[in-house]
This record gives sequence, C-alpha cells and structure tokens, in this order.
Amino acid sequence: MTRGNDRIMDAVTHVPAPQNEPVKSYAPGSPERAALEAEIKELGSTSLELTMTIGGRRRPGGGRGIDVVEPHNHGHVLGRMNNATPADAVAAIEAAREAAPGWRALSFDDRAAIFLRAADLLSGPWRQVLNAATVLGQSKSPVQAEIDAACELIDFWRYNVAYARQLLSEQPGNAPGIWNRMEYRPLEGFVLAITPFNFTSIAGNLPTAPALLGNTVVWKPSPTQAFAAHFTMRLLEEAGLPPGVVNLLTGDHEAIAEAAVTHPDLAGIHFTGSTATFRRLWTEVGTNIGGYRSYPRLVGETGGKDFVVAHPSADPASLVTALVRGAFEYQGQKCSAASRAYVPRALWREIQDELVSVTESLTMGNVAEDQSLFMGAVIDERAFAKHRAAIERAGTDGVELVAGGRYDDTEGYFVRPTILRSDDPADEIFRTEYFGPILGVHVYDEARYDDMLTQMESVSPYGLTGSIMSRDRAAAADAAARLRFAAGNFYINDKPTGAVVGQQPFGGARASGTNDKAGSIFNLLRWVNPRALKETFVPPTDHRYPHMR
Ligand SMILES: NC(=O)c1ccc[n+]([C@@H]2O[C@H](COP(=O)([O-])OP(=O)(O)OC[C@H]3O[C@@H](n4cnc5c(N)ncnc54)[C@H](O)[C@@H]3O)[C@@H](O)[C@H]2O)c1
Ligand SMILES: N[C@@H](CCC=O)C(=O)O
Repeated sequence: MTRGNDRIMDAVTHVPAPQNEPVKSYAPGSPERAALEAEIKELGSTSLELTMTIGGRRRPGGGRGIDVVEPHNHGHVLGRMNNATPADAVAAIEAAREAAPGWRALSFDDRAAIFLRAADLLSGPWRQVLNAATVLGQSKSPVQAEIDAACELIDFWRYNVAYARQLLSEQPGNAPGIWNRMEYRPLEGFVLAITPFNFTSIAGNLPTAPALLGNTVVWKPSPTQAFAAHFTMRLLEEAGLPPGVVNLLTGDHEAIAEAAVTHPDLAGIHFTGSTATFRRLWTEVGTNIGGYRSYPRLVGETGGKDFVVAHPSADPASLVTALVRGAFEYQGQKCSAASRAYVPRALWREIQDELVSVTESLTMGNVAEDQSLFMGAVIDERAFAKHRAAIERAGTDGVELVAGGRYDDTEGYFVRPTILRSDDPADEIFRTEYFGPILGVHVYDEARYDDMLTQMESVSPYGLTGSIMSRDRAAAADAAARLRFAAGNFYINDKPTGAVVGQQPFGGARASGTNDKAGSIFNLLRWVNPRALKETFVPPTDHRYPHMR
C-alpha cells in the first residue's frame, strides 16, 4: 500500500457529481430480466462456503456451522458458514489495526476512487450478482432487489464520496498573520459495523462509509444476509479495497459481544437493526466506558412503527396504493414500512372493498423461480412465528381480521399480507413493530380528527417514517407541524417507504435511532476526528501586552 510520503498528486480535485442510479424495470422480455434469471440459476445451483475475510484471507469461523437457506424454499441450502469465535473477532481487530496506517496515509482521492470503482462495477458487471444473491438469500422480488442491492448501494458509494469531499472542504476562517486549517482524521481504533438482514445496501454502506474517511472496520453482517454480504465483500476486493480495511466476520453475535464491543480500541459502532439490539450494545458500551481509549461513537438506525394518516380529503385511489405498497412490498420488512393507518369512517367505507381486493390479489411465492411475483417469504422461522402470533390475536381483544391472515411454512416462510383493525387506538397493533406484512388500521370519526392526531403522535415509542394523505393543503401543513417529532422521514401524499440517497436522507429519532441520516454528510461527520491547526507566520517575540508596557 502507498505510504503517506510517496504521494504523487498535489491538487484540489473535483469528485464526479453523483446522480441516482436509474432503476431498471425487469419487465418481461427485458435484457435485465434475462440476465437476472441466468444469475439466479447459477448462484442458486451451488452451495457456497461462506468464509470470513480477515486481513484479506478467507477462512471459516471457528464456531458452530450455520446453513444459509432460501426463505421461500428453506429446504435449499445456499451456503454454509461457521460462527466467528471471540478469537476470530480478535484476529479481525488485529487485521484492522495493521491495515490502519497504510489506509489512512492514502489520499482521500485514492480511497474515494476505490468506492467509485465499486459503484461502477455494481452498476455494470456485478449488478445481477448482488441482485440474484439478494433475491435468493433475502427473498426479494427483482425490483425490490434492484432498488436495494443495485441502486441504493451504488448511490451510497457515489454520494458518500461527494459528501465526504464537501466535509473535507469545511474550513475555518483566518485572522491576519494566521492560517487556520481543519484536518479530518479518522477515528483512533476500529469501527464495528453490525448490519441487518433486510437491505444489502445498508449492509454494504455501514462498513464502507467509515472506511472512505480512513477508518478500518470489522464488519458483522446478519446471518440471514450472509449470502449477499459474501458477494459484496468480493466486489469490494475487485474494486481494489486493500486487505484488512474491511474484515468480515460470519455468524451471529456472541463473538462480537464478547470480544469486540469491549475492546479498548473500539472507536465506533455503525449499527442498523432492531431497537432492542442497539440498546443492548449501548448498555455494554456504557458499562465498559472506562475501558476505551476514546469515547466510542454510537450510530444506530433502528426500529419503527411507521404510519399513514388519511385526512378526510385524501384521494381514495392514492391512499389504497400507498397502503398496499407501503405495507406489503418486501413483505413489510422495510424499517420504513407502513404498519399502522388512520382512516376516517366515510373514506374507509369507500376504500375498504378495494383495499381488501387488492391485498388479496397480491401474488406471493418463490421469487427466485417466478420473476413476476409481488412478494416472497419472510426472512426466517423466528419472524414467521412472530407474525403468526400477531395474526392469531385476530378475533380476540377487539382485533378484527380485515384481509389476509393465512400463513404456511411448509416450503417457505410465507405470511399472506394481512390487515387487522381495532377501534382501540392504543392496541398493540399500533405500538409493536412486527416487521412483517401486517397493517393495523384504526377507523376514526371525522369529528375526532384532532384527538386521533394527538393520540397517534406518541402511542408508539418510535419516530422513523410516516405520511399524511390529504388534498387539503392546510391539513397537510398542520399534520406536518403536529407530527414534527413523530418521524425523521415524513411524506406528503406518498407511501412512507422508498427514501432515495441524495433526495430523502434517511433515519429517525426517539426509539428509531440516533438519526444520523445514512448516506448523508451528517452520517460521515460521525466517522471523523477533526484536528484544528493554527499556524502563526510571524510569531511574537515579546511576552508583554501593550497595557503592560
Ligand atoms: N432505521 C433504519 O434505517 C433501519 C433500516 C433497516 C432495518 N432496521 C431495523 O432492523 C430490524 C430488522 O433487522 P434485524 O432483524 O437484522 O435486526 P437485529 O437487531 O436482530 O440484528 C441486526 C444485527 O445485529 C446483530 N445482533 C443481534 N443481537 C446482537 C447482540 N446482542 N450483540 C451484537 N450484535 C447483535 C445481528 O446478528 C445482526 O447482524 C428492524 O427492527 C428494522 O426496523 C432499521
Ligand atoms: N431506503 C429504504 C430504507 C429501508 C430500511 O429498511 C426506504 O426508505 O424504504
């Protein structure tokens, strides 16, 4: 790797201006659909050894074996991995430590070029590899895979470079005879990236955003996203990421909790996942706070109970589409998914039949075999059991089943898109994150619109996404103001999912996270350790001030 004193370029460069990667359609007969089908066939027909990557070397974890299966066809094993042990975690931290001096000595442009190349590789020859891995391993339909594994990850890599350049350009002012500079050092120590199952792009962004700014990283993907994570690591290697900059640990979390979270060199945790896991990590860090070299940065984007509020003026057709797409795309397993809706009585009478009919018509099945399906299976047995329990409440506690309600785990973890209704706006269906295809509906009296808005604002502990559907401008403005702290991403006349990097920086507060807005300058700020330099051109030579003379 290049050392700092070997740099060859002294220039203030411009980075390429990012643009959002266009989403391909996957319509029947399209070349992308044929390419994806071929890649799914290829990746689905081999059972891979999903190794760790530590210091650029691939080897199996030292712990128990775990099968990685297709959620829609759980009898089919895509790959096998072993849990990382505490000794594996220590080896990954050591590899990150060894790689750090060379990586941070590389110029920003050289580091940025690696991620820009990764973005171009993903936009071209690697596109269907990551898409196919995401279809197979996470049960996404082709378009859901495309907006995640291809477009959002490409956008993260390209926009992060532009935002990082903007951050590095942020410089202080100068008094006469003085030159002040701000240097953006990486953190001292390693960053631990712990990533969720549901987005290949989030899994790829969490280790690479800190790396772009000169940090070295230990990355622990979710076991149920291990298949696509494996290919993301290979893609980064092909893009030229030097060994040890990102070190991939396989398996679940025991080794991480035992060896990495309490390590003195832990400089930060870049987490996305459930609120409970992030709180546990925060507690472990707090308990160990005297044991670190620095105060670890804790960045966590977590759960949600995302809402759609329909004002009496809402357009019925747009409302039905926002609810169906918002609640059921990717089986409701987006942190942004609509999982509670508030609909006025007259409008409910108008849309109920259509909403039920569209919901019942949604196609579901083996998304790797049939590219036309709307949805696949939920991620695993644990998720399936949780959704089944929520659905089985229907008919009790005043919860009415409006649509769906069927489930079957014979071949895959299939849960039909389900709508539950309750007249009690404090019911569990309006407070608990199920993270699946279950939408809770509360039908309110138009005369009680204000009360409804006040109650729903804080009935759940979360604050991630939400939307107001209204053709009345004043009502939309009023809801935006009154729900100001209820969502970090707020939508007017749209579903609450589908934030695009560079357009709707994503994240929420309250129990939904630290709201550092993934894929924005705010997130990148957390991975730098600024140093202010002051240079005095002609230093004083007399210690006395004028009043002393
Ligand atoms: N706010 C956001 O931007 C966002 C985005 C995606 C997902 N999410 C949230 O993620 C959740 C779903 O993802 P998930 O099921 O993968 O979450 P999860 O919390 O179960 O797992 C996330 C990661 O943490 C690891 N983990 C679990 N327990 C751990 C422990 N004790 N110590 C260390 N690591 C541990 C897992 O192995 C995985 O890698 C939902 O709550 C969803 O809302 C939030
Ligand atoms: N960009 C995605 C992020 C979802 C997270 O799970 C969305 O806004 O739906």
